[in-house]
Formats: sequence, C-alpha cells, structure tokens
Amino acid sequence: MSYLLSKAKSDNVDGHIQNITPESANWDYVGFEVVELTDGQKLTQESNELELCVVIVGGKANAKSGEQQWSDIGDRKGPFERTPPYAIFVGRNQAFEIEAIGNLELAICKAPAKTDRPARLITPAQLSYISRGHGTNERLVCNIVFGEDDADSLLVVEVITPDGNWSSYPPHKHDTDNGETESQLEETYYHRINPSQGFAFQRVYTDDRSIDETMSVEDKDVVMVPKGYHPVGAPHGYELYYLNVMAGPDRRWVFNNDPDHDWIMEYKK
Ligand SMILES: O=C[C@H](O)[C@@H](O)[C@H](O)CC(=O)O
Repeated sequence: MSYLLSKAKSDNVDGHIQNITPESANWDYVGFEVVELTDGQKLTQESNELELCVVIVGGKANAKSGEQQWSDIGDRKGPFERTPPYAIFVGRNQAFEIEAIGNLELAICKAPAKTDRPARLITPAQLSYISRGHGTNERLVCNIVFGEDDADSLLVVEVITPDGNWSSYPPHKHDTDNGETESQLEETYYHRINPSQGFAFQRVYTDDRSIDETMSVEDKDVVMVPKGYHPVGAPHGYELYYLNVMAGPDRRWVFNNDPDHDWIMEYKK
C-alpha cells in the first residue's frame, strides 16, 4: 500500500477513523481527523496553538466553544446531498465540545494559527457549490474556509465529482513557495464514495517522478499530498466526494498545471 494512503480504521475506540498529524504525515502544517459518533456521544478538544475547522460531514449536533452554543446544527445526512455543510471554526487556545444527535460524521481540519480568532459557526447559507470544468471534467466545488480573512493558514474545501468524471484535473501542483507564481501547500484528501463499495483513483506525482504513486481509493480513505500533481478520477457508477485541507507557510492558493496537460484547460468536449 502506498505511503501516501491512510485507510479508515475500523478498530477505533474513541470514534476516530482517521488521524493524520504532521508527525505521521512527515510534514509541517496540516492535521486531519475524522470521528464518527453515535447519539449522545461527545467529543471535546482544545486547539492549543492550532486553528481548527470542524466540518459536519453528515448528521446533526449540539456544539459549544467558550460562551457560544449552537443547537441542532447540521442538515444533511451525508456529503452527497449537494447541500453545503455546517462547520465550526475554532481559533487557537480555545476548546470545543460537540455532542451527536443521532449518527454524526465529523472532520477536524487543523493547521498552525498565528493570531487569536473567535470561534464562529459557518452555515450552509454562507456557502455555495459552484461548477468547475467542462464535460467529463465538471465537478462541484464548495469553499468552506477559503476567503482572505477566514483563517491564518487553513484552507478547507469540499468537492463532488460526478461518476465517470475527473477532478483536480488537469493535474496541478502547489508545492513551491515562489512569490506570486506558486504557493507551497500540503494537502489531505478525505474521500467518500457513493455507493460506498465503490472506488476511485488518485495519482500523486512530481516532475522528476521522485514521487509517482497511483492509489486505489476506497470510502473514507485519506490521501496525503506532500507535493506534486494530484489528479483524481471517479469510475462510471461511483460518485466521489472529497474534503480537502491545505496549509503551508503562507495562506495563498496559487497553483500550476502540469505543462504536459495544460492544453486540457481549452478542451471543451
Ligand atoms: O488545490 C486544490 C485541491 O487540489 C482541490 O480543491 C481542487 O482544486 C479541486 C478541483 O478543482 O477539482
């Protein structure tokens, strides 16, 4: 199995099915957890020196952070309803508690904070899905934490790739801190597949092929992209959702397409 692929754990004790840390990924910025809770179960965490975005991938919850409380948040059963999610942004040195109402799937996106920011609820009304690409390269993109003032280093986005389509395509990279021409961002992909017995493919490769990993991705797997291009393909019959977390030394999303495949930007079939 590829060293860039993390399979979902089924033997978890505390609900964690994924737990990627900078240490486990052998990088510097991005942390990512997925926790599945059942009715009445609670999860409490402290952000310490990090900023967090807790995304309700599916289900409902009550949550609080400091003086703030949010009741009955989450209005999609799972990620394929084409409805933007609820999420909670938690700044550094704060705690949050979340309690499941029924089954709850949570993604906890983490990156280093530089300033103090208050906790805030992000609602579906503040977000929207936009279509990107043409033909079999069309996919739906929802930026969750992406605005200029949204965070110190976190970038969080979710993407639905219809069955038979490609996304993160043509292949692009953001691995070099190079002024205005490219930014350096580590990235995780948390994949969900509908129906869940399906699979998808993701390739991660660099120009010099010092990395060239092609992975069969199954439901709830995480792919780590330390650097390089990272296109994804969804087979006929299996629609694909993924949640991306990106962070690096600067909060800028500036990417470059693989020059060999950049012509696809103009391909309108
Ligand atoms: O760099 C960004 C990520 O790789 C994805 O969010 C990607 O941009 C999604 C897409 O365009 O298909």
